[in-house]
Amino acid sequence: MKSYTADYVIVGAGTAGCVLANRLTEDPTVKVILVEAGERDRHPFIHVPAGFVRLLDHPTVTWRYRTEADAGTSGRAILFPRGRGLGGSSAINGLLYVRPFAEDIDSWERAGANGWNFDNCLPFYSRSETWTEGSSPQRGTHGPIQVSRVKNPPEICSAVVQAAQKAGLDFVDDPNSDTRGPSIWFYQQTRDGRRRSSAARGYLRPAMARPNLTVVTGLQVSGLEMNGTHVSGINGTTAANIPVQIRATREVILSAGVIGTPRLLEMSGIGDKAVLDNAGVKTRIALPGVGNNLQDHYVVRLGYRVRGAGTANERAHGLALAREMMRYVVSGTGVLTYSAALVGGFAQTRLATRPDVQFVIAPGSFAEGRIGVLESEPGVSCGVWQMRPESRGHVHITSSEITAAPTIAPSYLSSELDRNTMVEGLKIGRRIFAQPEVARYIVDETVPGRQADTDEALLQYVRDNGSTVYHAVGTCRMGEDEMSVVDSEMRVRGTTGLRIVDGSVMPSITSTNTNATVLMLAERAADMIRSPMAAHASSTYSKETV
Ligand SMILES: Cc1cc2nc3c(=O)[nH]c(=O)nc-3n(C[C@H](O)[C@H](O)[C@H](O)COP(=O)(O)OP(=O)(O)OC[C@H]3O[C@@H](n4cnc5c(N)ncnc54)[C@H](O)[C@@H]3O)c2cc1C
Repeated sequence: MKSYTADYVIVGAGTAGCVLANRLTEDPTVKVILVEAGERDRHPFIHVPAGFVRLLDHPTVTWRYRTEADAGTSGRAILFPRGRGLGGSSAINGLLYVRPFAEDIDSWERAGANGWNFDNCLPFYSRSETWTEGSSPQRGTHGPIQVSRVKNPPEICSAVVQAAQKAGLDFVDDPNSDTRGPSIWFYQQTRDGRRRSSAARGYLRPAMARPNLTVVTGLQVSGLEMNGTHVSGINGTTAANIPVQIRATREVILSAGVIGTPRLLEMSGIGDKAVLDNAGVKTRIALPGVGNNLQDHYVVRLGYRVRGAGTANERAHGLALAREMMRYVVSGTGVLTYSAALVGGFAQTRLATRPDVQFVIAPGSFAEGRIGVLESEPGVSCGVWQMRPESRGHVHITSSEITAAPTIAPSYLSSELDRNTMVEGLKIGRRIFAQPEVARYIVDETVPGRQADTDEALLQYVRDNGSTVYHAVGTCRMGEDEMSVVDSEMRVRGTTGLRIVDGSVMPSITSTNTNATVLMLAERAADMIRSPMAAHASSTYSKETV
């Protein structure tokens, strides 16, 4: 067995883990070991922005999770990607940088997460980014993550923006600082020139030069080392099946993500007793909230066949693709710099008093509206997702074996409000695409198709074809009540020496895409962890093999 010791052991080199590894090692007297189950971020499709669609079910850079088959989604088991490797999900995500609504974070404080309101958090959003378009009081200019505008969006995107304005949405130049009413805008991307600006690239790579940071890849953590209720380290196994133990003299920090973190707690006997009994794991600390409160955004797409306007479809095949590749290499522009979508919108259905649907509009379309391989004829798509779904699910282990996949049950569409909001959102999307500014390019609606002209037919389409938009959070909820898993400083209840810093601690899902908020959480956590650190800095690092 190999064994190591450091002040802090961070499990998971995803969005949050990379931020922490960087910020904690700014103090040269503090030794950190960052452990990651996956490998280094060498795959070229990680770095080329448009490459993300080819990685969603990749055998080495994702965990290849699937949800449970659920009657609410027509009995389908839905692909549920999570990144694996340096950068975690930030290395495979759709690059869309969208901050939450202030109200989202304010609601965390009202739900019991002390001090978690938007005003307190705003400086940490800014600290994580460099907004490449200049300064604004709300935006950061010196942070590790580069945030850029989409370069030269195709004409069809401008047509959609005009059509949306005609349909009642206001054009907003910077959706990350302007007021968030019903609006239409161009997405901003976590892109640094021609390359993805992942947490690994922005935060980890510069920190890896520091002698007080050790990054261990290919090591899957299987459990926590505990003395009573104190967590003193982690156990894991390398790809070559070598057991490894790492001791933390100060804290173990779990940043293994919305699935990985509750999974590790449960594997270690921390969780709901009934769940642990079922999996054959002895309960060490009863924490009934572990793995519950799983929330996600669920998306379906309207698809349109287009004539008279260029789209990504025809540029992503054959000779045209070769030209795009050349363009990317020479000028860093073109289809290969596109993110999951180029135009976004916030719409308000008749069921809400503030925006409740986000549109993700791309100058490209997929068969059956499901993200994957682009169709070859010109097309556009408009993804529709409810911003604050009520449906809640869970993730739990079913076995004490680390190789056994957990049960992921998001319970999409289990709330009537969620079902109705999706249907209303599709109708607003159709209204936008019926405006003359964009309708003049449209040959036909390919999915769901004009025959789907009743609420029932639209809901059936939602059930049959929807999927995750990859924003799962909340499975180790922060708060001060019995069902919360961590307190307002992200310390795991009933333990000492253990913290969770990742998307799993969000008390409720943000109205928008989640990566910006995970970056913020980790930046703020770093300050919470560091402030007592200055007083107790020690050099406890040792490396030995036994
Ligand atoms: C396909 C996809 C597209 C997305 N698109 C967007 C987008 O466009 N915009 C946006 O804002 N958000 C997007 N998101 C969401 C966003 O990327 C995530 O919310 C965010 O990255 C989560 O960060 P995290 O630190 O909580 O977890 P992750 O980044 O998932 O990191 C967890 C890390 O822990 C590691 N790990 C897990 N278990 C273990 C273990 N037992 N031992 C060792 N290591 C372990 C994992 O391999 C992983 O590297 C997307 C996500 C995905 C998956």
